[in-house]
Amino acid sequence: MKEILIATKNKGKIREFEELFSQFGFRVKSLLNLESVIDVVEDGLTFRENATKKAETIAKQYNIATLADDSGLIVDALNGEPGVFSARYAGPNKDDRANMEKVLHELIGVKDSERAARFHCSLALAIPGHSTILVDGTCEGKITHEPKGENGFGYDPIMYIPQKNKTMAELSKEEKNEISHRALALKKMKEVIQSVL
Ligand SMILES: O=c1nc[nH]c2c1ncn2[C@H]1C[C@H](O)[C@@H](COP(=O)(O)OP(=O)(O)OP(=O)(O)O)O1
Ligand SMILES: [Mg+2]
Repeated sequence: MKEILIATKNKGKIREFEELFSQFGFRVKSLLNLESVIDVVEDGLTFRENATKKAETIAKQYNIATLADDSGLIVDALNGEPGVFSARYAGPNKDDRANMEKVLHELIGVKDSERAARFHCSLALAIPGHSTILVDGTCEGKITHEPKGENGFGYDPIMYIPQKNKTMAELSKEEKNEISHRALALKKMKEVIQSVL
């Protein structure tokens, strides 16, 4: 079976990529399977910059084609926050629960019609000796007033998806993989991956 390296340590992302890639015959390897991984500082101003930096740093270290995902939640009423800071919104230890609580807290008093938000995913595919390929995907929703649902990861329990009348965390993994920002971005990358790897 073909294999692809994904430059992530996020178990939620890894689970989703395993599922998505199995549909086109790839096994997924992540940074959790490798030793002495360089710690990439995510100091870019955009998802694309961070995804590129993660993919190119790891592709160079191991001399192998590498995919990276930089993603996050964009809340209109918070002027786009947490955005590229989504993972560390409530502090350096990347606590999903604390991050959600902070978003909910910042939105106290904001009415339903002004709670629009979207998940964004930028994917970068770095191939040694080639220029990096970038794609994006987004998924629209609204921030709830409390967490709901047990599936997924990150901000899923507070992201209501109107087209499904459920939060992202109430969707099965198959349902999430039909509509998610990550799945939509990967769809755009699929042909390149299949022709290059
Ligand atoms: O489908 C999603 N459902 C809910 N939340 C999500 C999703 N996708 C990203 N998110 C949130 C989680 C984290 O707070 C941030 C990603 O931050 P991001 O830097 O890209 O990932 P990370 O640091 O967890 O792992 P890594 O950099 O090793 O890939 O956005
Ligand atoms: Mg990160």
